[in-house]
Amino acid sequence: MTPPVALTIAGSDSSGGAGIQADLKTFAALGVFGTSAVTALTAQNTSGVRGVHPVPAEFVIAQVDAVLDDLPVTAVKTGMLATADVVRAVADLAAAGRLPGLVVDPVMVASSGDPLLEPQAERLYLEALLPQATVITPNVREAEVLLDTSIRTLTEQREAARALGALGPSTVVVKGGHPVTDSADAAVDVVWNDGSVYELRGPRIDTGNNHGTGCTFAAATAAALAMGRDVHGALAGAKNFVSDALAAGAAWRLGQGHGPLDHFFSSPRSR
Ligand SMILES: Nc1ncnc2c1ncn2[C@@H]1O[C@H](COP(=O)(O)OP(=O)(O)O)[C@@H](O)[C@H]1O
Ligand SMILES: Cc1ncc(COP(=O)(O)O)c(N)n1
Repeated sequence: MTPPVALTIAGSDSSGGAGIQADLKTFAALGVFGTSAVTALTAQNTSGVRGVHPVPAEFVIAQVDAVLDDLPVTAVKTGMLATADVVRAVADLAAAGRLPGLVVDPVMVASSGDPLLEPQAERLYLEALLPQATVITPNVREAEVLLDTSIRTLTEQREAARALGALGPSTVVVKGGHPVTDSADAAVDVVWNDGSVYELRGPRIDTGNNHGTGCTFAAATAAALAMGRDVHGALAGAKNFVSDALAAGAAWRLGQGHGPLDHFFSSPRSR
């Protein structure tokens, strides 16, 4: 049967755990045909980012156009956009109505702490891209930067989701992979949608293999939207998918630093 098609606009992670590579694995694991527009090459492994080589905005657009002119894309996910020029280019594509089911993961830093976005691009996210998204998925740290505030409690995480919702996206998820003090035993993501706020809760999995959790969550959300699920079902499914992939990869040893998740936890190898 012909599968639904999703597009990821994101950076390449040479170590395979995050970025484009995590997105395409997630799409494949969920039965969605994945296409990609690469925004930057990173020389990266589980311990850190050694270099970033951004792709000119015109060539990011050329990749997106080539895919959209040919394939029936029903959802789009953005990850590392690297430069202000690329954020602007993607916002222009969204404004032209070319990016259906748009999930924006405003990637700013790697789990190693290395920067993945030009600081001058933060304002453009706020003004141009986030307002046009179907779903935005900042983690707590990214929400702090976007709102110029600090988030130390679940109440503040909920307030941040509301404040980001006021900017214009249809749905906001403030992800709690970095524990706020009152949710240390659970991984709590706060969802704002159409004026109401609720939580997606899962057990906090005790693992250092968390490289690519955010990419995987946003890609799983886009995969579900591509399949025609509504946003609440898509987010619940994405939360389960990332929890299962984290749990399955908790025991393996790949790399010296923060290892990847096991996206294919339900494949014969993992069982
Ligand atoms: N140790 C963990 N146990 C369970 N879920 C986690 C863990 N770390 C992250 N998650 C989940 O992974 C998803 C991505 O969150 P997060 O790690 O905050 O994103 P990012 O990679 O952008 O920092 C969220 O659904 C979050 O709750
Ligand atoms: C190319 C690229 N894109 C994104 C991330 C963030 O990864 P995470 O999902 O762990 O926040 C990364 N480390 N590298």
